[in-house]
Amino acid sequence: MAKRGRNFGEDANEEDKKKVNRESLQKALRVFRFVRPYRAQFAMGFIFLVLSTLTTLSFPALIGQVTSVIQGKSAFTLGQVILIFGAILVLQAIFSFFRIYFFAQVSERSMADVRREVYSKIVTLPIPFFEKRRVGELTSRISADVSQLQDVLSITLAELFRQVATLVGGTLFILYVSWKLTLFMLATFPVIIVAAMIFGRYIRKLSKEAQDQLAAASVIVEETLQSINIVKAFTNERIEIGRYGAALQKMVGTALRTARFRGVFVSFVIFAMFGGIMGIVWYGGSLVQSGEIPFADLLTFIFYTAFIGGSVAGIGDMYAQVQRTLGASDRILEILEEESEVDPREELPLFVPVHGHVQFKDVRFSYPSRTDVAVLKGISIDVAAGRKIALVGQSGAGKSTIVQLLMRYYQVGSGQITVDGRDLSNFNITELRRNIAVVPQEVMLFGGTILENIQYGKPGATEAEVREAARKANALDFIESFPEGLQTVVGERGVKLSGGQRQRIAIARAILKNPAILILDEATSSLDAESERLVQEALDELMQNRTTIIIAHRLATIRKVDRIYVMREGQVAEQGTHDELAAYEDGIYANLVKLQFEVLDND
Ligand SMILES: Nc1ncnc2c1ncn2[C@@H]1O[C@H](COP(=O)(O)OP(=O)(O)OP(=O)(O)O)[C@@H](O)[C@H]1O
Repeated sequence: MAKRGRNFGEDANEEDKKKVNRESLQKALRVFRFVRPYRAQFAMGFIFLVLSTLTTLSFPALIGQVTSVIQGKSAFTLGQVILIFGAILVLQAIFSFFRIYFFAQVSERSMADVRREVYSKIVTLPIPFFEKRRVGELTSRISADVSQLQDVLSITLAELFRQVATLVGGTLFILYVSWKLTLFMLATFPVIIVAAMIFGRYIRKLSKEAQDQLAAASVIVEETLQSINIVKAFTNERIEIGRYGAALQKMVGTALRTARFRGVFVSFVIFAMFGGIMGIVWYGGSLVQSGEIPFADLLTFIFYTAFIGGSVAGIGDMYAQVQRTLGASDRILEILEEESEVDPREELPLFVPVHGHVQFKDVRFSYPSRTDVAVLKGISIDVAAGRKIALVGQSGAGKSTIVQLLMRYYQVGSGQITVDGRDLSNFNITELRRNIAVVPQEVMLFGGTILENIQYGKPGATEAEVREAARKANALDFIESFPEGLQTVVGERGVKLSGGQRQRIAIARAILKNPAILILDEATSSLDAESERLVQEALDELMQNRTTIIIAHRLATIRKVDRIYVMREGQVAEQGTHDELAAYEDGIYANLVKLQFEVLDND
C-alpha cells in the first residue's frame, strides 16, 4: 500500500482501479456518509437530473413530429410544434442549470468536509504512521483522491444516470416505433461498439505510455533545475540537454505510433457508424416504401440510434471512472480508520504544569519500522526537576531516540519513563507535550510573519509577550532592524533568516511556551563567534529553572551541565560531570574532549 507511486499523473490510474463488486461498492458507499448532511440538495439535484434527461429524450420525437407536420401528416401546425420545441428547450436549460447548481453544492461542500476530516486525521496520527508513508502520497490522498470522488459526485453520477436512462428509454422507444428496425439495429450496432471499445482500450494504453514517457522527461527537468548548481559546477549542461532530448525522442516515437492507431481507429469508427446508419436508412427506407412505417418515425429512429450509440460508448468510460473512485474512496477510508493519538474535537485538557523530574528506568526500544534492531538497550537516566543533563556520543548511538521517547512519539519496548514519578503513558498526550519545548537542530519556520512564528509557542499570545520573549532570546535587535519588525514575512516567499537568527526565533518560541522541560538539539553546523555568543546567551536565559536535556555535538557548550551521559550503541557507557569524565584516563569522553581540542588547535 505504502509504495503506491502517484508521481506520474495518470500512471497510477490503472493499478488504482478496483474491481467493481458488492463488497467494494458497499465499502465505497460508506464515503457517502459525507453526503448525508446535504441530502436535501442531492435529492433536488436528482429531480432536476431526471427532468433534464426526459427533456433531452424528447428531442428526437419532436424532430419526427416536425417532419410529420412538413409532410402534412400531423394534427399540429408547424408553429405549434416549434413552440413546444422552444418551451422544451427553455425547460431543458432551466433543469440543467439547477441540476448543476445543486450537485455542485453537494459535491463541493461534502468534499471540503472529506478533506477537512482526512487532514485532521492525518495531523493527529502518531509518528510511526508517517514513517510508513511518503508525504507525496498523503497529500495526493487529500488532493487527487478526493477530487476523484468529487468528479463522481458532480459529473459522473449524473452522466451515468443519463446514459443508462438514454439507453433504456431510447431502446424502449425505438422498439415501440418499429421492432423490426430495432432488431436490425441491435444486430449491427453492438458489434461496431464492442470493436470500437477494444480498439479504444489499446489506444488508451499506448497514449498512457506516451504520457509516462513525457512524465519521465519532466522528471529530468525537475531534477536538473532543483540541482542546477551541481549541473553547472560539473559543467554537465550538454549531457543533461542530451538526456532530455533522448527522453523526448522516445516520447515522440510512442506518440506517433499512437497517432497512427488513432487515425485508423477514427476512420474505422466513422466508416462503421455511418455504414450502420446507412444500413438502417436502407432497411428503414424499404420499410417506409412498403408503407410499414411513416418517414417521420424513421427519422426519429435514426436520432435515437445515435443517442443510444453515444451512451453505450459513454458507459464504458463511466465504468472506468467508477473503478477509479472505488480505489480512491478505499484509500480515503483507510486513513480515516487509522487511530489518532489526539482527538481534535475534544476540549483541550486543562494545562497542568509538571515540576520536571524526568526518569528513564532500564528503557529498551526498537523502532516499529525496524523491530529487529535494538536501538536502546537498557537506558537509565535520572534528571531532577530544574537540572541540566547532556547526551553525547557518536552518531547513531541513540541520543535523539531518547528524546523522541520522552515526547511519546513512540511507545517504549520495556522499562519505564516517568515525569514527576508518573508513567508517561498515564499522561494525556497533549498535556505532556505542552510541558515540553524543543529547540531543534534545524529550525524550520512556517511561511508567515515573525510574530506568527514566535506565537506558535503560545497561540494567542499578545504582541507584548512576543516582544518580551524575542528580547530574552536575543532576537529583538535583528527583528527590529527589519523595516516591518515583527510583521516581517519569513519562509519561502519572505525574508531569509540566517541559521543563528532562526535558532533565536526557536528559542523565543520556547520562552513563550514556558515549559518545565526543555530539549535542546544542538545545531551541528557551527555559527560564527558573534552569533554563537548571542545564541548561547539566549539559551542560558531559556534554560533557567527548567529541566534541560541537551543533545550535544560540541563539548564546549556543556561544561556547566549537572551530568553528562556518554552514549555508545544504545547504552550509557559513562556518566558524570565534565570534570569527572575528563579526568577519567582513557575514557570515551576524555578522548572526545582531547580530539575536539586537537581539532580546534589545528584550526
Ligand atoms: N525513525 C527511525 N526508524 C528506524 N530507525 C531509526 C529511526 N530513527 C533512528 N533510527 C536508528 O536508530 C539508531 C539511533 O538513532 P538516533 O537518531 O537516536 O542517534 P543519535 O545518537 O541521535 O545520532 P545523531 O547524533 O547522528 O543524531 C540509528 O541506528 C538509526 O539508524
